[in-house]
Amino acid sequence: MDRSDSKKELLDDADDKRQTLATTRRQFWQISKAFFASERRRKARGFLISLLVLALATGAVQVLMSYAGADFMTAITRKNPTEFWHTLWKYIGTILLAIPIGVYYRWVEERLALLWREWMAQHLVKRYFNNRAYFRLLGSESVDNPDQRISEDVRNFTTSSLSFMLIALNSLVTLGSFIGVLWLISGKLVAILLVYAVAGTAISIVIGRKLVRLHYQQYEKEADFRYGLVRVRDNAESIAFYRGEKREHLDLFNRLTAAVTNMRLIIIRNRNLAFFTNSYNYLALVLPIAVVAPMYMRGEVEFGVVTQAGGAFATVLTAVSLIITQFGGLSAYLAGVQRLGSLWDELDEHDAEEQRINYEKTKQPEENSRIVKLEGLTICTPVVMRTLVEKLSFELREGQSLIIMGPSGTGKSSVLRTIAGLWPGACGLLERPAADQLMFLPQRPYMVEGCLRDQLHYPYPDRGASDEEIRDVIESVNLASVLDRVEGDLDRVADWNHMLSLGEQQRIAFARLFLRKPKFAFLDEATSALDEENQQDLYTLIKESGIGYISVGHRTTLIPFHDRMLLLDRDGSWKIENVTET
Ligand SMILES: Nc1ncnc2c1ncn2[C@@H]1O[C@H](COP(=O)(O)OP(=O)(O)OP(=O)(O)O)[C@@H](O)[C@H]1O
Repeated sequence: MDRSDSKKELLDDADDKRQTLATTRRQFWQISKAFFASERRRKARGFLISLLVLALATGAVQVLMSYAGADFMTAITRKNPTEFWHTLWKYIGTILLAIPIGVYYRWVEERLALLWREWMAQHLVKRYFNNRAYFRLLGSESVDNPDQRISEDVRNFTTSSLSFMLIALNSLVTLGSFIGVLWLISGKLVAILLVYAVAGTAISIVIGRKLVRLHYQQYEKEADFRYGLVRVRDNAESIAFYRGEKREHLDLFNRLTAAVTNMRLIIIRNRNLAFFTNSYNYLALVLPIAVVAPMYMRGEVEFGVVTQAGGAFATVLTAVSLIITQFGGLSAYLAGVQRLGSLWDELDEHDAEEQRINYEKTKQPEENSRIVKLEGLTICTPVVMRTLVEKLSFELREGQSLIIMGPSGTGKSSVLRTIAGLWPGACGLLERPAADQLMFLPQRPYMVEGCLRDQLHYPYPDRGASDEEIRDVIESVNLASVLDRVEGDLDRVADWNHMLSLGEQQRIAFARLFLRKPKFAFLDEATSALDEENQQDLYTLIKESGIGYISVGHRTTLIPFHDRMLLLDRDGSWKIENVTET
């Protein structure tokens, strides 16, 4: 049942395949062109030209070696010692020439592959952060596991692209040179070779064509398995509290099984393909001898020519049968191109969408705006576009405060997400100060790796706050005990994520806020893990600080710390009340 299901899944109609191939081709050129036209293009092109020259040199040396080898074999059959030694030295000479060419060929190839990988990974990481694509790619249907695409797929793509390009280049060079050698021996041999290669390639494509799709699925399933393991590590405590080991174990087991099942299908395809490629390669050993040996027996050619023909035939055959010999690797490679291509396309789409939204839908804030202003702003959920809040309007000046309340799921956090620019699906007018004048405090603060000083300055590097200032802020948010734990050392590195309780982490977030002193703060249940006393202290501090703020919360004890209250309802309607009136 399972097997027939997955087989059914793999069935593609011809149109679909043609379209996929055209898309893969476009994606390949798009990705490759970007590197050779980038700021690293001089170095990249230099390496590429060196490779071309070295490939030509390799072809020339191989032809020289084939003639030197033929003379050498003939000298042996003639039992002539003088000729034997003479041809042996010539043969060794060609080998000595081949060694440095081979070494530098490999060296340049590896350097170029590394340069390409470095550029491409840097480029994708940059685009991953651009317009917060990393956030919007969460839950994307077409791009699973972007992390694996940026790390492994990029590495595989760059090394394989070069290796396939060089194999193709070598093939062309050897084809050019050795077809000449074969032609001089026998025209019939060249004709047999071409028919043999074309037929072989066609048959191998028929047998192995499903491999591309299977390799694509393999990448996805391997990444899913690894992500499952990472998720367990990231949520270890919650899973342990829930005693969710069995469920997690089953989930990981299923992910692994999916990868293994798919790999089994690949192995079956490989086996079928190998039946053909092995027969093909063995037959190729016999064919040229069968044609040239009778010529030798008739005395038309020397013995060395028989071995030379065998070698030349094999070389040219490898060149023209590229698709057959490289099918497994090629199909995995194409799958990798598709994975990178779809990430690239999705990032392009995000950038384009961001621009469209910036220019068409929501008027973006002027950088010097001193207020937060929403005018007729309708907020919808992404993708499905369900309206959450309709035509919301309010204005918040410096030092003013607002609390957003309402039943769960009515869109309280979404209002903050929209102000932060995380949710692009809003129509209407939005005005706010520049991003570095705003600060968002989520319910679960993000703890960075590093020391306490790094925590407090995140995401900006040290802005010159003195140690005394930092200690005062720590004291004011009631975190002196945390400072004691690192013996007062602001620069001691610790695992803050696991070392601090959620309430302590929320106080760290407030400390960040008081150190940075933005114009406006947005607090999304930012004190949910704190006791009433700590909450009251923090809200008293923020009220006195002159920072304007919008809070989202359910606790009614929060209300008195705000000037106004925005009430959201399930039908998208809303109302604003002055807190003193309630
Ligand atoms: N990325 C998303 N894609 C689609 N819908 C989403 C997404 N994130 C949230 N939603 C939906 O949008 C609605 C509003 O979510 P939001 O988090 O703003 O609610 P809330 O009022 O803050 O709820 P709570 O009080 O429970 O925190 C919810 O129904 C939620 O399921």
